Amino acid sequence: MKKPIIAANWKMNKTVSETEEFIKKLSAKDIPEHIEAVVCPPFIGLKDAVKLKQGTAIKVGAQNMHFEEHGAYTGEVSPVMLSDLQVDYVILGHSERRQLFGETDEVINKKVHAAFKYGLYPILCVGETLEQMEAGDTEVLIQKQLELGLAWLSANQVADMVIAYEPVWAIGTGKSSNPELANQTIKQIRKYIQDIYDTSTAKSVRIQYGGSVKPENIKDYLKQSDIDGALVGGASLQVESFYKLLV
Ligand SMILES: O=C(CO)COP(=O)(O)O
Repeated sequence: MKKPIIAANWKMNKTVSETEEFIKKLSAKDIPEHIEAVVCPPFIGLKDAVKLKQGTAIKVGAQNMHFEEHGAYTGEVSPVMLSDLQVDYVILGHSERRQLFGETDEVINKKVHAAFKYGLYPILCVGETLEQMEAGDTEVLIQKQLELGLAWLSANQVADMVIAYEPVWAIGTGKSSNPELANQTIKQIRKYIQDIYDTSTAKSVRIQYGGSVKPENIKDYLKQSDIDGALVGGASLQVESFYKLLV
């Protein structure tokens, strides 16, 4: 049985000491067994987060990485480094990386392959902008992001990864997508995976919704037929609020 996955994407928030405080507080709480809880701090907080969550059900993820193992890439962090830290997940292709740092689907695909090579589970983000949605381009755009982002992956790899559907217009705006509409798009994503892989892969892959998810609305998403969790920004920054998303 696949577990819904609720992941905290802290983005560029929290110092090392704030990360420590959060993980200590969260570790003292009971994480429900039917949910997978993932915390994704900035790079500098990863080592302490991994150390402090030992013996708990909490998983730790990075928010990005380079696809190369090492080399002259000033300011970058490699999959080897994350794997050495025993990080579980890595968010790849977040819309902020695509929009603010020029990441292309081709680069993101290289990162997804590098993640698997080093035993990290990718959380691949896809989603349309407001203009693309208004132009009726959502389905075509997401198919393209998936076609390029998943290129050359095996069915087993896709079955093991996480896809996060995050409409860009819903991120950090408080304008969360209508849950039925989000479910419809996630169904299309699953159907696309069924078409390029097979039914069992499409059933296994976990697909999250992301964009202004809060304790007050998370249940409306999780009760949808095809939504397997949430990728949460703002509402994941306080322990109490994040914990409410899990229970
Ligand atoms: O981008 C997001 C998670 O990756 C969503 O952010 P918010 O939950 O703050 O809208």
